[in-house]
Amino acid sequence: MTPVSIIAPAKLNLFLHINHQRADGYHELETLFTFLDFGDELTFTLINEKEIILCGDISDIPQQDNLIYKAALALQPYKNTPLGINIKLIKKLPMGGGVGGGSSDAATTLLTLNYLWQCDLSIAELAKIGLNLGADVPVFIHGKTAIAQGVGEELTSINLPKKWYCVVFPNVHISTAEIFTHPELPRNTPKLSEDWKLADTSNDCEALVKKLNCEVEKTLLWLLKYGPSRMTGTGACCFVELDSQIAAQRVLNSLPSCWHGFVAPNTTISPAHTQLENWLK
Ligand SMILES: C[C@](O)(CO)[C@H](O)COP(=O)(O)OP(=O)(O)OC[C@H]1O[C@@H](n2ccc(N)nc2=O)[C@H](O)[C@@H]1O
Ligand SMILES: Nc1ncnc2c1ncn2[C@@H]1O[C@H](COP(=O)(O)OP(=O)(O)OP(=O)(O)O)[C@@H](O)[C@H]1O
Repeated sequence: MTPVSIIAPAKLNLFLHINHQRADGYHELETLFTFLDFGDELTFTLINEKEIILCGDISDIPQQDNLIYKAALALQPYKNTPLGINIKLIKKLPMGGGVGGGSSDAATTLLTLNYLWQCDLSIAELAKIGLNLGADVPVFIHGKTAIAQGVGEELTSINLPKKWYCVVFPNVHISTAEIFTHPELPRNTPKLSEDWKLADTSNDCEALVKKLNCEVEKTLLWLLKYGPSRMTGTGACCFVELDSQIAAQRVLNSLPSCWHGFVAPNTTISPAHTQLENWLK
């Protein structure tokens, strides 16, 4: 079969409120997810052998821990073909960056293999399988800009204007688990009111992450010169929101050489869904 290449886009949490810690340790959140037209690239090729083979930029993570492998393994019981799969990863998203690269890789794998292996599962069934791989996987499966509640699985779609983002990775990896288990994390932000406004929101992890990592604090201070800026997820990436590609590119061009970044617009529908639909036509 001809290989098919599908993007695993980045996400941004435009805000992230923590309402409550559950008895099992997980946190009830309210967060606004949007997708960016930039991400990892996964190329899928059906193979005659039954195996799941990963190749490309995979050396940082043992195969059995890679979320792409875990996603393919989770879908195996639903296969309606004897064929296996070869998946090549081109990694563009920083790991532990708060842009959801691992979760997005897992979601793109579930969505694509659902077709290639003729599993015929619904989006809701794929999202349920995805939630076992990570709290952020369901939003990538649904593929629509959305407010997420619960641990990230209760999704309400929302329309946002198109903006351009310059996303900066301050070269520090932040462990999501470390932030969520930290005693100083605020955990009691009230639920959003009916008439909430983006200007009244925040990222509840930001103050703690800045305190623990001066590079994140420096990055945000630098970005704030150009426009409204925030950290995404539990960090370390921070972003500035701008009205045009030119303005966002100007920020990237002046980025200090110790940091990395990229420029992309947000999309209402995940580019993974758009690419899959175009391929299926
Ligand atoms: C913070 C966000 O990035 C917002 O998009 C996500 O909710 C995190 O999603 P994720 O990286 O897929 O997280 P997971 O791999 O499911 O969880 C990593 C760790 O974060 C903590 N965790 C995660 C999500 C959540 N709602 N409450 C938590 O307490 C748990 O300690 C968990 O062991
Ligand atoms: N294919 C993969 N790509 C990236 N990380 C992976 C992958 N498979 C497993 N992981 C593990 O998942 C961890 C989190 O990766 P990810 O890039 O999703 O973090 P993140 O951007 O901080 O996500 P989030 O915002 O959802 O917390 C990594 O540190 C890595 O150990």
